[in-house]
Amino acid sequence: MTAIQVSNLSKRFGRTQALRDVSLSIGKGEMVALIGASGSGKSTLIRHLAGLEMGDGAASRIELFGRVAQSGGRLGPQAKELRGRVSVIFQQFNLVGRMSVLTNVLLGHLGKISRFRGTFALFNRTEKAAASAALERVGIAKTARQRASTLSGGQQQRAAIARTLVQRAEILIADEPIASLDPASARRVMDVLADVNARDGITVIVSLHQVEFARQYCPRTVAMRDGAVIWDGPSSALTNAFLGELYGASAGELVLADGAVPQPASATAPAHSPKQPVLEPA
Ligand SMILES: Nc1ncnc2c1ncn2[C@@H]1O[C@H](COP(=O)(O)OP(=O)(O)OP(=O)(O)O)[C@@H](O)[C@H]1O
Repeated sequence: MTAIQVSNLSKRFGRTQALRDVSLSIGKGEMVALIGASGSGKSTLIRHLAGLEMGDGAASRIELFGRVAQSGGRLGPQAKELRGRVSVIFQQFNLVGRMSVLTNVLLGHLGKISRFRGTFALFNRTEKAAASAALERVGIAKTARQRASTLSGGQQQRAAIARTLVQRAEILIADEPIASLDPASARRVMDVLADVNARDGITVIVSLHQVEFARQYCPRTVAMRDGAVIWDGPSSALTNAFLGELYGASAGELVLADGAVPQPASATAPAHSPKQPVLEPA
């Protein structure tokens, strides 16, 4: 079943053509990397998928689970309900810093409980148990009572993923979730994304600057340049030479900063098996 169908999506901001006729189909349960140099349109595409922006022109269209989320610059009739099935995680500012980690995760229940209970944060025992279990899943149960502002960057991302689990979102879109993390923390976040994809069947789209992570974790990569999709295929094909062909001088932005040279996936034992994720403790 198709989870996301993007057709002829274009978007202009002033003189910048941020998206150019993007068409893309993502199946339910896929884990897809979105790569591209700075300014290539990744965040703009993600914001459209999240229902935060409207595409330009009559042809721009996005369907989620076969239903129209937006078409021709207008929201579809079921757009609000569809939005509840999607969770978006940004590079930062995902949590309310002054609230506890547990309360932040409990916020995933909003939209499924009454406005009164939501306003006064009146969560029942079952809902609290679900939030605690989600924190356990992402390996940060010990932080439940801490203020969210005290978490490390990687822990914050994992708490946001726990909230996605509580929300029971079916699509998780993560916009550069590991951009400001050290390699070990980045791997933990990617492990958790791979785990919710493999065990919960959540469709995951993750935008990344470092192609090495795309190769290790995502079977499929969509590559963008100047607002257009310039390549869509198996991540194992993304050798440095091929990136050089796709991006020319800006290919350097997409490989590991420490100069490590990614090898084709077929040439090395996989560093990670998405089917058997290993979650390290916090
Ligand atoms: N709200 C906006 N107003 C004006 N220009 C915008 C707006 N949002 C995005 N743009 C422009 O659209 C282009 C695509 O930006 P976008 O943020 O989607 O790129 P990106 O690939 O996510 O980049 P990065 O990797 O740096 O986050 C850029 O030229 C950006 O300056």
